[in-house]
Amino acid sequence: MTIPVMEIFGPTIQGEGMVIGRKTMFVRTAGCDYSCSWCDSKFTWDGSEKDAIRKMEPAEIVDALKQEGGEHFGHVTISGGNPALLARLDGLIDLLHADGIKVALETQGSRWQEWFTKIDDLTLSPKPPSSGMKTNFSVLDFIIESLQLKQEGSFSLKVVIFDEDDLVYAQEIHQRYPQVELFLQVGNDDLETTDEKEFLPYSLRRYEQLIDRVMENDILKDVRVLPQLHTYLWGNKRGV
Ligand SMILES: C[S@@+](CC[C@H](N)C(=O)[O-])C[C@H]1O[C@@H](n2cnc3c(N)ncnc32)[C@H](O)[C@@H]1O
Ligand SMILES: Nc1nc2[nH]cc(C(=O)O)c2c(=O)[nH]1
Ligand code: SF4
Ligand SMILES: [Mg+2]
Repeated sequence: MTIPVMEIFGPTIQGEGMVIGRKTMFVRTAGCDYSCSWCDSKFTWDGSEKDAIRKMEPAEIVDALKQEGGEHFGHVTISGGNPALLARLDGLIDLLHADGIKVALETQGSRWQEWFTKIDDLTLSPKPPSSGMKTNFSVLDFIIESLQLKQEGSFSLKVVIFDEDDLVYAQEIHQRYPQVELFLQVGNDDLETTDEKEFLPYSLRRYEQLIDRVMENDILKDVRVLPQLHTYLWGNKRGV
């Protein structure tokens, strides 16, 4: 069973969410059922790089990870695109686990897969109104109920915030799933710039603005507010 792979890179730090700062490798799969207006990984689904997609067996992916990262990693993050479109991703997860490697996964929570229960660090990132996408709450409810039944591994919610409507959406999420750790992440609205000197102060200002809005919020009490740490170091660069 092959997996459509767009890129494999690392080791680097996980720049976002529940395991921010952790040394990890990345496997980015191709294809998404969403088309978020501000997606920073559009090349995984907009057809612009379809020739770069490699259909790989799980063992080939593990080989490629070792080629890139040598023996000096113990954690792999699977992102995309939406890796939850792949019914048979458990082959790769099992192979990595057999090697003592922990597995994280990023998905928007639009599809359930049985193998979600095997993921060590699962991030569900439902999309706020600014994305132009609509959350199917019956699917997200089912995913979260199913994950709450399992004993091993952990999962969290991460909502990207661009504007006030997004904050209202984050409130709804927090009130609907009060038991689940919620991370609020600054939206990056400048995906084109390569001017890292301008980008860092600009990103810091946006992070501070989000912090200000959350600090005065009566509903968003038990949350964490994070930037995309990798963009502070490497801007919009790919494969880092
Ligand atoms: C590229 S997505 C791939 C995984 C999955 N499709 C998802 O959206 O969760 C990985 C993470 O990047 C976030 N992201 C995408 N574009 C972003 C942007 N412009 N600013 C901040 N975060 C962004 C997504 O919300 C998601 O949490
Ligand atoms: N360093 C780093 N951290 C990340 N966290 C989530 C990423 C993603 O694109 O899914 C990402 C990424 O592309 N790079
Ligand atoms: S769900 Fe994720 S990969 Fe898909 S378009 Fe949105 S941000 Fe991009
Ligand atoms: Mg990214």
